Amino acid sequence: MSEGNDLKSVSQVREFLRELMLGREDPDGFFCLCLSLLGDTDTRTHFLDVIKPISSGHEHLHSQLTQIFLEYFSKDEAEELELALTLSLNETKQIKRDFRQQGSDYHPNVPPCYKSYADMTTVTSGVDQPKVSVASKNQPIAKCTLDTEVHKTTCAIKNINKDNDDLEVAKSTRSQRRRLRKKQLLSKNPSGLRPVLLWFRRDLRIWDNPALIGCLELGAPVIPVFLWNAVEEEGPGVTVATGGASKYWLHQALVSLNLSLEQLGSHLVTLKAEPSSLTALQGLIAETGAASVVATALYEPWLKERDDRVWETLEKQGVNCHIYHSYCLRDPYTVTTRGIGLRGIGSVSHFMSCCQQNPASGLGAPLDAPGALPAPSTWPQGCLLIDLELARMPRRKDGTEIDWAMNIRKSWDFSEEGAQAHLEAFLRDGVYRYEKESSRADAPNTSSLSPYLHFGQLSARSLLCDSRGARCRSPKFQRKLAWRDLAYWQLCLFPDLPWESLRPPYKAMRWSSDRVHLKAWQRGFTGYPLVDAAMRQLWQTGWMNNYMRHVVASFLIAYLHIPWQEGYRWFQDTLVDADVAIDAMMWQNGGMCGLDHWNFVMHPVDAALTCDPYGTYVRQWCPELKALPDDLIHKPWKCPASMLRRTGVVLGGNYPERVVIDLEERRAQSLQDVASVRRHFREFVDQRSGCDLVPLPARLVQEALGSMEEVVRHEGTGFLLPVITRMEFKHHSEDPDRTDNPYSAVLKGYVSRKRDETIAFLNERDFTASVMCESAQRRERLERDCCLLEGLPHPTASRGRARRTPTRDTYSKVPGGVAIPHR
Ligand SMILES: Cc1cc2nc3c(=O)[nH]c(=O)nc-3n(C[C@H](O)[C@H](O)[C@H](O)COP(=O)(O)OP(=O)(O)OC[C@H]3O[C@@H](n4cnc5c(N)ncnc54)[C@H](O)[C@@H]3O)c2cc1C
Repeated sequence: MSEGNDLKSVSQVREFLRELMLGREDPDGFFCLCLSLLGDTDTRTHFLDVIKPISSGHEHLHSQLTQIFLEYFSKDEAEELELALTLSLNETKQIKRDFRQQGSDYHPNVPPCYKSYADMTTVTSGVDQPKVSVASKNQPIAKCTLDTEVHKTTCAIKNINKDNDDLEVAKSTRSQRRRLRKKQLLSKNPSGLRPVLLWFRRDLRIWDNPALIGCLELGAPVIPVFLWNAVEEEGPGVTVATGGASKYWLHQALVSLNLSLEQLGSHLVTLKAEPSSLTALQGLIAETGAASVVATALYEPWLKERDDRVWETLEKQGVNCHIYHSYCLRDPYTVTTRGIGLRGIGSVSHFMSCCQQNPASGLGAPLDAPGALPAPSTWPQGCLLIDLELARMPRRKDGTEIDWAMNIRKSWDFSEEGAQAHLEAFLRDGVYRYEKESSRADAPNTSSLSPYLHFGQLSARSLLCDSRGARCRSPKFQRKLAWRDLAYWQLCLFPDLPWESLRPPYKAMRWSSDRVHLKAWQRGFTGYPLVDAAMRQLWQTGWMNNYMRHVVASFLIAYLHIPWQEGYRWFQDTLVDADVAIDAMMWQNGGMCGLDHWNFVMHPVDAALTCDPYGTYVRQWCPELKALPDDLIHKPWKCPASMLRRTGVVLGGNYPERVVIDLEERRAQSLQDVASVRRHFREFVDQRSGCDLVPLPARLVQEALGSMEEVVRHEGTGFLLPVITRMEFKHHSEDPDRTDNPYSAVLKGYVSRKRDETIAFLNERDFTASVMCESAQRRERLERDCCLLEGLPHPTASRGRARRTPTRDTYSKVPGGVAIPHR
């Protein structure tokens, strides 16, 4: 150290001494700072001189510091380790100082560059954002004994002023810091504190894991555990929460998490949680003497209920519980419709408006992975991961194993690094095509990140952050993360979402129970190549893109008339990204029972014009058809017999005949059935607008009490809300005899893409208009009330005001629907 620097450092130490005397610094921290600023040798030489001025007047503090000094320098071993501790502590202190110097309100949870979910909605909607409060999303929501001053250090570390040459820590690279910390932390239980149980459930990653960092900040040895109880996962209804493919992924993800933990000097303890997770945790606490349990929150209502019970019981028993939010961008239990109303509920635009209107805490910046995890002196007994039977394969009669996951294994890298690689590849390449070409099945134009997001191997926050950093703007992609949050919000509002149709009349529809049709659909043997290709891709790899999910869902519902629950359960069993919230929301919508009717039906042949115009996708998954020409590959039944012979295709032989032939008739039948139940259950149809009515859950009723005009109160059925309803249904109910329904929802590939976009635009416009109309009404009400208070005459109703649509127009009240002139 040069002399100039030397003096500067000593004067900095003096400055910190003042902080210490003012109680803004603690003795350990102060000593660590000295070590960092002066170095080992100079601290040894100068420290006692530096603290001399406080020897009279602050005797206790002085003796504490002397004690720390003597203890430190009497150690003849592991000096490097101590230095490591010094550096990591110093990072925290340094951050505090930087914030003070910037004159900002120091809040360790919120680095200056924090981004909010609201920012994301700005990107997508272009609407000005309200200011976002600074409390971090990563703050524990349960009781927390942590000193918040040091909370989320790692996050803030990212923002250390790198130009500060005085501090070694600022010079050290991320890997150096990790190495140093590792050395320090690997010493067995340096703090002598009781261990902390890090309960992994779904955020199976070490990067950007606030629970993991929260554990480190407790300063105690960490015991990472994974508990498995299939009954608790499943919840009260038929959710198929972890089907075969998803369980297989879970097994692999745990293998990979364990490897990552081993690199941190730790490992994952796995355990069958029998009879319950609570008893398993209690057993672990008794076995290890753990004082705290740390986890990230889950949002499925039945898991949240279980967790609440667990936290309550453990806290009563004196165990500290720390829960962090990290799985969604928004904690779904905090999103309300206040200030927005209920009109348009179920659409992502409405959801995003609710988020904007009720801004939550900032998202914070993604956290680094730690360099190491302090290990306990003794590890609890667990069981082998294999004993959880997540990846158990069935056996044939002869005892050999049926390895149905072979292709899934070949298709995916199940690790956190795999997630990162997918993300990087997408941001490098696919994101450029995402905006316009995400529906293509024959090219990897979407991110394929869904299984990683589902198991939390990638955090939604870091995905959002990284996608913002991409060279190409991707609002459509970022909006998908809002869809994901919307699904969790809906599941919280409607816990029955995975098994109970939200629109009661549709339950009574004439649904088919044809098992042969269902099986043909499941296995990819319907005789419609596009549907079959998608279902085979699903079977073999556990995944298909969003457009193809729409195609196969439309086919099952509109053409095979099979209820949506069958599709949902099959997806839950076969998708590697099976996600109760998203899957249920999408199948409810596709099955005509959700909050947001799809205003389209995918035609199993014409849809190929958009997603597989050259038949490449069908050739990959239905190789028996590969020699057919492009223009006939999606309709082999149209091929002349000679062509079939030449290309080796035998319909009803190596490729199935179509399970249903007259698609138009099937669709017409479906439409009739809908009209019939809507007629029969008139109490669930709003007679003014023609929209379906959905019974409201208590939470929404409470929120809506201020603006009840949106809600219909019905004798016996409670509160009902008019919701987005497919145009063709409303038209058909009004004019059942007309055969050429102008709102026919069937999409015809490219031909109807324009129309699709127009409908989406009109939906959006109508929604905005209705929101504007609402606020005008609110203003009028306010004016009326003011006049009343001041004893003035009522202002006349603004009858002459130009309205966007005539009041008599039955469609004008459609929440999010398309407004058309009354015929
Ligand atoms: C009938 C049906 C069932 C579905 N079931 C599931 C499911 O079980 N699990 C699942 O993750 N997705 C489901 N989806 C949504 C969507 O199809 C997948 O998320 C998407 O295909 C995954 O591919 P990707 O990661 O390349 O998506 P991208 O388009 O790259 O999107 C990025 C991420 O955004 C989220 N996302 C995308 N689309 C949606 C959406 N519509 N709703 C909510 N989140 C979305 C996903 O987490 C996805 O990984 C379903 C869609 C339909 C039509």
